Amino acid sequence: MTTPLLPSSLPLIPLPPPQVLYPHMGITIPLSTTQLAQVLGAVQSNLGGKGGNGERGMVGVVPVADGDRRVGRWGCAARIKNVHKSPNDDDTYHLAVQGLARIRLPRSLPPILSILPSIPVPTSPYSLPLPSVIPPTTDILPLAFKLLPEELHNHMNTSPPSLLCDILVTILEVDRDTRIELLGIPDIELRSQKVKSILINLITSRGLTPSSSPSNNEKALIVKPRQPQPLSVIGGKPKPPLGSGSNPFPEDLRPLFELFQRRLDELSLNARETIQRELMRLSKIPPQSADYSVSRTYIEWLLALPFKRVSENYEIDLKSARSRLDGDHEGLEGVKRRVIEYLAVYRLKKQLFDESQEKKALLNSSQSAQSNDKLDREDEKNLLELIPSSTSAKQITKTLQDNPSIGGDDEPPADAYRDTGPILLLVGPPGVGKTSIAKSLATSLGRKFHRISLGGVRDEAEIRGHRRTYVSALPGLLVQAMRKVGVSNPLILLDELDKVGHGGFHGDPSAALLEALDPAQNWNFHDHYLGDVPIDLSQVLFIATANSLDTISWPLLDRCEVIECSGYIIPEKLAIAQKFLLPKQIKECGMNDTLVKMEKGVLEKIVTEYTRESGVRELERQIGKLCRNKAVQYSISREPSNHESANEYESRVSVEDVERILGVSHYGREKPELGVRPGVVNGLSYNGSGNGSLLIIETLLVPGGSGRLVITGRLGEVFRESIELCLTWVKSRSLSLGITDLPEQDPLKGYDIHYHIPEGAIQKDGPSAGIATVLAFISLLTGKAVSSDIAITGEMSLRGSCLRIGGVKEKVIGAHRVGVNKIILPRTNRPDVDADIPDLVKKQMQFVYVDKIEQAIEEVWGKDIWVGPGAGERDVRIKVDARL
Ligand SMILES: Nc1ncnc2c1ncn2[C@@H]1O[C@H](COP(=O)(O)OP(=O)(O)OP(=O)(O)O)[C@@H](O)[C@H]1O
Repeated sequence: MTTPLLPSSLPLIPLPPPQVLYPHMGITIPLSTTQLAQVLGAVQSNLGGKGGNGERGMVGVVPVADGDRRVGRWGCAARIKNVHKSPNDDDTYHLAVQGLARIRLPRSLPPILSILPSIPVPTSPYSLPLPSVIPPTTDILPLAFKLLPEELHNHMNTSPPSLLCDILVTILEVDRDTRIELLGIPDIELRSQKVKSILINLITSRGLTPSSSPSNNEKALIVKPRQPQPLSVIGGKPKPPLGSGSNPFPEDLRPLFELFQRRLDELSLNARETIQRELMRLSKIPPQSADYSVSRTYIEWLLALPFKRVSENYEIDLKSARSRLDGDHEGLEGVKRRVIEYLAVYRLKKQLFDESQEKKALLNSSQSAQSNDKLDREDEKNLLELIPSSTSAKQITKTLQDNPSIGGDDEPPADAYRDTGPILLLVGPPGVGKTSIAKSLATSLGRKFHRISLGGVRDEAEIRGHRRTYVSALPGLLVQAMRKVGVSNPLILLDELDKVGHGGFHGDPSAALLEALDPAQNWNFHDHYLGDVPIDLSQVLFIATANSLDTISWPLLDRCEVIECSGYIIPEKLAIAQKFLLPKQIKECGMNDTLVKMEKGVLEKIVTEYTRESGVRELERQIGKLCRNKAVQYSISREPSNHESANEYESRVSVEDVERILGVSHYGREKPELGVRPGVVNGLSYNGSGNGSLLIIETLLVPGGSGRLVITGRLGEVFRESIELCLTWVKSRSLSLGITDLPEQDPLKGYDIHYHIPEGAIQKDGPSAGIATVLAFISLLTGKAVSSDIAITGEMSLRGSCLRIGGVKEKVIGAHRVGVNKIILPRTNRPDVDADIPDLVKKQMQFVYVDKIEQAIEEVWGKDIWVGPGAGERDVRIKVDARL
């Protein structure tokens, strides 16, 4: 429960007997037209001032003695809820207000005869929220139960102590002077003591006994001895038990109970009731029982969850957010731009929400005053009524339920901004900085950060928890995350969203995730372990990462806005290595930049010859290896036996050292088949993790065969079909390509063809190697090699049309990385190249767009390739061939 910021001055309204207003309670004050005009005028002039948000529609309400109208030193700041004309048609209005906090008035205040516009109010420290150490209500509650009907006991149990004291003196017949006196005791401890003595007096005056066993005629008023005792009773200081036969509260549960008392204000109503019930149950279970630890762990979990606790959000500053992103990451321009857009929209929506909340509060007060005629009886029912001492239990229950501080959990709380925008989903190969961007975003927003790795989550229970009846049951990953961060508004990164399982024997984890990510339902997320206690995830900012979109279920994908983080090109990697990875690794090895100096070319050698990845993780590992080697050398040089040779430590790392330290390079410049051979062609592949690389197609003619096509290299069905299609096409053009001399001649007569793609352990599939396969067959059958500087990608139809393929960006970047300088691809992929390929790559590479396979063939070998009948009139010849 927080108290809004109070303004520095408030209009004061005198409150005639018998009413006294306390924080969190509502009353209506009768006012004449002139008085109402004075109040609203003062409120409005406050709004024109520079005060904080809290001063919107606020007044001070001061109890005055009848007749002399002198005021004490204490009153209650209140928010105007509504204004209604009196139904008696007598020029009177009812101003409905709700108490917010005790206020102390200036010493020199004159007697108040009517409204006092804007009196400076020294509100602090009494406008502060409840102190962190709340005195136990255990002394008061048993006494209160003796005086109150049973229907109210539950509400009393769940009311915070300060509110409880104020409610009790309001609903019990306590005289007004005492109530005014209690208004002037802001200290909860003192107030509790005072209320306790009042209750004892009341009990005695009614002929009841404050602590002894109840007599028969008291039974209607007190808690029945055989019934479970209210928790607050059992949690008090050691004292004789109320009701004969009841057990004292076990000592080992006291810390748990005290924690419950301390956290009371931060728990949801549901959680409060459940913990209370469980604690009572637990107090009756012997600690040796298996049930005991299950129940205790459950309570501990509930008490550890944040519920209403939030971390202070920073005011978002776009400039500093941008400079943080720049400070942590090199490149990633598009991603950074999108993240800033996201922050800007988030900030704007939040500001608009705050403004509309303020306007609503203001409209409630001023509009109703100006349009009295529109007021109807229906509205009047909504007025908050003063709780008179004679009010029935039913009415009091209603008032307590209406009280926002102890309200129900049926509706999403409307007090805080909840973003309903899409979830950001960063997609890209491993190690391109997706996690790291999310971390920077959390810091910019001032939110706590937690990462949930979804890789391998197959069981719905991992997201939604196990029911408590299972042995060693635990809540799901989301609730565990909430416990760890300890606030209800963290930034949670759902890492590897594409690796989460769908459906199956153990339920559907992605369906559970969907509920957690849906703003319409996630304020009330049910975890199986927590049972009936829902947890509010609506303030959590979710960000997800994935390596590919293919395996994400479409409803989940529909909730996300995809931001692509593609792989890095060599210059980008060099810049990242220089600015971030090298300084980081040097520091991690306990060295500094004077002790490790990389010569020119060292980093480039590592990037090009020791890594073959889209991200920079392997690069970071290799740089780390190098730095550790230098650290060992330096450490040895500092050993006492080597003291004299200390100066011999060589801080410089030369290009030659790289091979000595990191071993022989695995990749080199990956450019294959330098002495180009017929039948070998560079295709391009894109694997599921977002990496693009060369796909080397190898073909061989095997003598003594019967025209069979042998395919190896773990190729999928689509790939195989595409190879067969390509061979058919080449066979059908064998005459014009000069492979055969006669139309009816079989180009493969006496031979088999073996088609292979290396790295046979890796599964490959898809039709995008079609054009490259045709070129490989033509190259094999004509004996004309294809330059290894060229890479080819694109699907081909049986008629020879070149069709659009996916993953162009990754493929092109992969080809650039290994030094390919010309790419042949379908014309329909041109927009992908224009939009996605970095300018530097575009400058260094040549892109050739083709519509028909013949254009690709001519691009590689020139028009002279057509040597068959009708050479020089290719179109005619194709027609001839097509007839064959
Ligand atoms: N553009 C960049 N600038 C600076 N450092 C970077 C950049 N990209 C990646 N890194 C660094 O690379 C490392 C790996 O990055 P990160 O863990 O964020 O990758 P990721 O994309 O989340 O990978 P994965 O998909 O495997 O989770 C981190 O140390 C990160 O700081």
